[in-house]
Amino acid sequence: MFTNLEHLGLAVHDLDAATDLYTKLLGQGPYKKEHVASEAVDTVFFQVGGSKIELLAGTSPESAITKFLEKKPEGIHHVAFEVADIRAEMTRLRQEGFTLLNEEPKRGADNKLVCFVHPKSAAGVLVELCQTISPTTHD
Ligand SMILES: CC[C@H](C(=O)O)C(=O)SCCNC(=O)CCNC(=O)[C@H](O)C(C)(C)COP(=O)(O)OP(=O)(O)OC[C@H]1O[C@@H](n2cnc3c(N)ncnc32)[C@H](O)[C@@H]1OP(=O)(O)O
Ligand SMILES: [Co+2]
Repeated sequence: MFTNLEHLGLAVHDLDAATDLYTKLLGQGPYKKEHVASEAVDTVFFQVGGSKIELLAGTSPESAITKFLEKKPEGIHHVAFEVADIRAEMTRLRQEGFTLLNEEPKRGADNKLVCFVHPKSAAGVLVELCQTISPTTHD
């Protein structure tokens, strides 16, 4: 079950400039800046009520964000939903015919296990599933 719209991921060229802009826009600064080596991204998180904004900049030519920005303008890159049990949701989505981009959940940013649904199977939207990692969560 999807329990919350966890974050909107925004692809940006200049993370510092985008962080300044969103600090002015939201009237508050970010609560976290995090490098995710496995995705070759730097991320900056803002809490906005029950949801978050995640700014993302690629840190290598192979980064999904770098590749995205080679073809598309800055803007919404993905939408992330919170799930209680990411493995159960992955099984359910496969049974529903969605194309998942990873076999197993992987460690994402902000203390989450994540996986992605291919935009081609989600009406053109890259969808991320996030499960908060707790002391009892196994990767
Ligand atoms: C995990 C850390 C952090 C977190 O919150 O925890 C993150 O969110 S990291 C976010 C960055 N990582 C990812 O996005 C991983 C999943 N993404 C991928 O595997 C690729 O980006 C993929 C498969 C979505 C696209 O790969 P690639 O760019 O190499 O393929 P194409 O350019 O050929 O695209 C294929 C097709 O999809 C369309 N496309 C690509 N990206 C997006 C997007 N973000 N939203 C919507 N559509 C997208 C692209 O336009 C192509 O469509 P076509 O009609 O053929 O042009
Ligand atoms: Co994300």
